[in-house]
Amino acid sequence: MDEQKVLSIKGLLDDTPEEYLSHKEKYENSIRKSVLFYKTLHSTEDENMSVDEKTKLNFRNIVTSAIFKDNSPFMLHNSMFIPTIMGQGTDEQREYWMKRAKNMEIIGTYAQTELGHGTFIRGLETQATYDPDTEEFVLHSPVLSSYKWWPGGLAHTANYCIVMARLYIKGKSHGIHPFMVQIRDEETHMPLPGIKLGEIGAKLGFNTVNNGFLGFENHRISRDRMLMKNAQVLKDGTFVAGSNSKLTYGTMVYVRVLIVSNMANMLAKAVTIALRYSAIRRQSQPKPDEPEPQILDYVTQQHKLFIAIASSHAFYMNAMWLWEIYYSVSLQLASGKLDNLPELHALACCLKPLSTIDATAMIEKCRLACGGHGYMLSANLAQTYGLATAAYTYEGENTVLLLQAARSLVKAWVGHVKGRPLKGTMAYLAGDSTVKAWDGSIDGIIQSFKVVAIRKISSVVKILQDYEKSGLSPEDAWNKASVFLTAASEAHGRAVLLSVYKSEMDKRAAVLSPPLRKVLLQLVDLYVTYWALEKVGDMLLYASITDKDVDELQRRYIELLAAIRPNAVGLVDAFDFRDEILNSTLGAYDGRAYERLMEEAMKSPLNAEPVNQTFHKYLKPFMRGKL
Ligand SMILES: CCCCCCCCCC/C=C\CCCCCCC/C=C/C(=O)SCCNC(=O)CCNC(=O)[C@H](O)C(C)(C)COP(=O)(O)OP(=O)(O)OC[C@H]1O[C@@H](n2cnc3c(N)ncnc32)[C@H](O)[C@@H]1OP(=O)(O)O
Ligand SMILES: Cc1cc2nc3c(=O)[nH]c(=O)nc-3n(C[C@H](O)[C@H](O)[C@H](O)COP(=O)(O)OP(=O)(O)OC[C@H]3O[C@@H](n4cnc5c(N)ncnc54)[C@H](O)[C@@H]3O)c2cc1C
Repeated sequence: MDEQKVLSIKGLLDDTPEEYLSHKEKYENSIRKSVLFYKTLHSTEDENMSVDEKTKLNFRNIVTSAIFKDNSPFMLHNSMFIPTIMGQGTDEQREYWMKRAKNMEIIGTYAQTELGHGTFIRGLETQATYDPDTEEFVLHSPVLSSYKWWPGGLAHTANYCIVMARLYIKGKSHGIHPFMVQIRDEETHMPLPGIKLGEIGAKLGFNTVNNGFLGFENHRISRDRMLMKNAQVLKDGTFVAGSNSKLTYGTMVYVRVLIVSNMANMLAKAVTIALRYSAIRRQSQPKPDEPEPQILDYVTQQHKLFIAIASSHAFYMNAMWLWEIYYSVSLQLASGKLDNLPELHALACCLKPLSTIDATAMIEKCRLACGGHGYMLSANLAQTYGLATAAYTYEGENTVLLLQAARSLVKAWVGHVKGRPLKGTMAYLAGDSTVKAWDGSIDGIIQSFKVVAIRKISSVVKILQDYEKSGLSPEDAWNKASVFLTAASEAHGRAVLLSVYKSEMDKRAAVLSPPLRKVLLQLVDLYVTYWALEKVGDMLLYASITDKDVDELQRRYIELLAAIRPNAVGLVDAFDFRDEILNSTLGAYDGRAYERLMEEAMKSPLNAEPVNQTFHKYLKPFMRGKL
């Protein structure tokens, strides 16, 4: 999909900055732009697409959807509604619903979270009770806490949604299943009878995504509206369970994989803005007889920003690698082979949290690196932060996902100790966890991160076992050790991020020109060295690094910053964001930040007149003591 084509759409770009629109106007403006965008996008995810084409389409969608400072009310249609039909629908259901959804004849969302439950899916309270007499499901929200709450586009945009509800047949619960539910009349857009809809209110970000609430009052849908690929309800009410109840969680795994690439993109956007601004901004005079230097020449500024470039590359490489795994596991699931699903789940439960934690922190650092102008909404750093930080929470809150990964790591380690073979991304846990002497090479440092993970996993397993020996239940032991369980998952995630970034770059290095290879491998070196210094405590404890080695690492890090400096602007230009996508007074390609700041300032409604009417109404009488 050609960005130029999208950006040439008349009226797509805002003449009135979103910042000066009301909450309601922001939404209405975003709908206007979304419709224009889709008219041009016409993007369809064809199941016959190769992994590469599908990945590129999603990545392009992510990039181009960035023209919405706060994202689009159509976001869930693309990122969850369609993938759920694809992953949870029977062939007939896919045939019917995919056509309507891809052609935008209907707009959907994914309604799982409720006022009372987000993390604990098995605690969801929305009921879907099967009535064999009418061959219908009766959807009902028994209490306020069972109202669906959060789904994007749910409030006023979507007319259909996937509802994740607890299935009851003859009074027996059969767990959570997906249901296709029409929520608004296709002609009038009025909520259907028995359906309550509304918006949840203003948020830190995502204020144009139209997150809403949904309550059911005994609303009936036909039996064929349960998506029945993984489990079925026959006409007489017989329940046919799926091969694995977690297959209904499949869309969440897909989105967690997508989020890793989205973080690569978000971080690339923020560091492009901050680094370009740092190249034009001059400040202070360390050398009395010389002009004020570019702030990009301060090593502290390089320390803040260059890791963000390297991290965006690392997330992108890991995202592409994870996507290949997701795609091959999806094909295996389609043929009933489930044994690689747990590893995919564990990987997603590590990489989604780590990429969102790092991206959120580094985007904030990009804002802080731009001084006062970084604090302007026209810089588009705060909004980028708002979008990124949401991903810490949505699609599985990070702490909860790291604990999920810990479940798999503990199982793998206990199995290993009993002689069971380890496989895939956990195979390294069987490696030697004693480091004789520090090896400061890139591969040596990555190996040290693996040793740290092995040691943290084995020691937290020991803590769990000691707690259970002392009489604690497995659940209480787990909770008591949970801080160090998440630390073990983080260590595993770091080891994966580092080794995949390095190995994926090594694969590509052979086809790169020598100058490009040199620069990109400098970023790999910077990334590995940065994290070794960030985690120096772990290195001292588990990887026999000495203070002399640390000193060497610090000097190497400083040299790497200096080596990257000449190519820094070129590296962010290579992300190739158009000004309209960056949507930032500080990040424009021409570097005219001051002129753009002034242009944007003059768009403030307050600048329409020299004296605001409150002077005569309030200030003057107040200052004259007459109020
Ligand atoms: C016009 C412009 C438009 C432009 C177009 C845009 C295009 C797209 C742009 C995209 C941009 C960005 C990309 C992303 C954007 C997406 C936005 C999304 C918005 C947010 C949506 C949501 O948040 S949806 C709701 C998400 N909610 C969650 O994730 C809930 C988290 N909770 C859980 O997953 C489960 O409750 C939990 C796993 C925590 C526990 O489950 P439970 O059933 O209790 O299971 P356990 O008892 O813990 O474990 C039992 C065993 O099951 C295994 N298991 C658990 N989960 C899974 C799984 N998913 N897959 C496989 N296996 C699983 C677990 O490992 C246990 O196994 P064991 O062997 O017994 O250990
Ligand atoms: C911007 C945004 C968009 C969203 N869009 C959608 C959407 O389109 N569709 C949808 O269905 N949902 C959506 N959500 C909801 C999102 O999925 C939930 O917010 C998320 O799953 C977390 O659940 P919760 O909010 O109930 O928090 P909780 O689960 O209540 O978590 C609150 C705190 O408790 C902790 N906690 C919870 N359980 C455990 C545990 N077992 N162990 C340790 N700590 C625990 C968490 O770590 C967290 O710190 C969205 C959320 C946001 C912020």
